[in-house]
Amino acid sequence: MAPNTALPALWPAPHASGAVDATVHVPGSKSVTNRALVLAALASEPGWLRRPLRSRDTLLMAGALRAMGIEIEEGVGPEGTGEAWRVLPTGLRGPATVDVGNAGTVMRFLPPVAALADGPIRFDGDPRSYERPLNGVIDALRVLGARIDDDGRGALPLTVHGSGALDGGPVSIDASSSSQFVSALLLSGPRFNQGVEVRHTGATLPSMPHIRMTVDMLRAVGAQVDTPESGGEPNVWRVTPGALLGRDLTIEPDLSNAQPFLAAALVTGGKVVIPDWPERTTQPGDRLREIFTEMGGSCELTDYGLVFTGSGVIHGIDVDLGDVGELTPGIAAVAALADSPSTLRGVAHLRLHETDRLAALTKEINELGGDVTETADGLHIRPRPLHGGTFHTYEDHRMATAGAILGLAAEGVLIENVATTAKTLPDFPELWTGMLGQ
Ligand SMILES: O=C(O)C1=C[C@@H](OP(=O)(O)O)[C@@H](O)[C@H](O)C1
Ligand SMILES: C=C(OP(=O)(O)O)C(=O)O
Repeated sequence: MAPNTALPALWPAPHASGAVDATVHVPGSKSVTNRALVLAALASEPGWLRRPLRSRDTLLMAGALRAMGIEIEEGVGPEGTGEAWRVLPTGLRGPATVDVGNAGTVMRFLPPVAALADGPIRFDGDPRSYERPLNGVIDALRVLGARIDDDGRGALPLTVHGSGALDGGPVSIDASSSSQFVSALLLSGPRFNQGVEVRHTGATLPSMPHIRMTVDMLRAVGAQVDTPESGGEPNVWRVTPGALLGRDLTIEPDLSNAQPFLAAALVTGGKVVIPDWPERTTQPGDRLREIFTEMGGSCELTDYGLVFTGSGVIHGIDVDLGDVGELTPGIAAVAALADSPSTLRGVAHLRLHETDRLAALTKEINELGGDVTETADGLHIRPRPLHGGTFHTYEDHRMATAGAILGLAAEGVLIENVATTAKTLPDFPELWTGMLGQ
């Protein structure tokens, strides 16, 4: 996605002059869109994605699949409503080059797909993508029969020499650095000759809701998946080989991207409505209903969506965010404005996200006058009055939205490179000023 040149290099984060009262239509989920694209590309018949997220990460996924021979057409959806993508799984082939940007979903979900292509697929990406762990996927694919050229660091860049099929079978991995290793192997598993049995051997496993999302979406396209929760062994997932159905799927709003808007209600003692909040979902952002309620808000889930109201008071929180790590930057920002200290635990793996999020949050909140310390697996946050200043974002969309939350309360916060929100939410600056009635 081209950078939005209309945005200044230092974006003045709007200061809230009163309680917000707004309805915010949040675009589709990154995690659901990118899984849906992969599953549609692996299916044996065409499928539809309605209201897909169009952001840097999802356009990179669509571009990569197109480069491998999949047709993705623009459409208006079977009933003529809503923008849609029609995916025609016309065969996977190389040679091709895939740009993963800094999208964890693209760099981890696609090498197994590439192993099924006919021909070599080269993967490259942003400088940060070279530092993000990929060893779980590379090592597992080799065990399952793939030929991969890399530089031995267990990271990008690499080339998968697809031969049109993969044996598959049992494999053990340590997914403690990213749940996406497990999701990646499961998503392509139905197309491996023997399916796949993934055994996680590490001490911890982050982001379980994202693994449940993978399993649910696989089952929805006809795959048979056995999981620890369905009576299987702990830490073992089994996918049976078989054809996948083409589906007509409407993508849910991205609940993790709803976070800054809900935070605005909390910080200003206002009200924010998020239409189409799903009644049931595997998205980790659904945990915000509980977390932001404990921090002082209240919410009601109606047929229309989620109505979230702040009380004007923000409480600190002691919480394990291991399941919902991507919510950490936004929770840290709210915690820095609370009436008591917070401890955020279980998120050591955030040091390997878009940036080292624990270091970045500590440095940037402290430079606005805050008092944050890093712990072995998270952050300890003692609220203090904040002042203005430059908030650096390290090409991390969630750092930018965290800075915007702080800017509601502290006058004069300048967000460096707010355009980085295009990774998952290109409309963020407009949605934010719209919410504030500016
Ligand atoms: O599978 C997914 O869609 C995701 C899984 C999580 O990754 P990690 O388990 O690497 O944290 C999450 O943080 C990321 O934003 C999206
Ligand atoms: C960790 C994140 O992204 P990625 O999919 O690149 O891992 C995130 O969006 O917070």
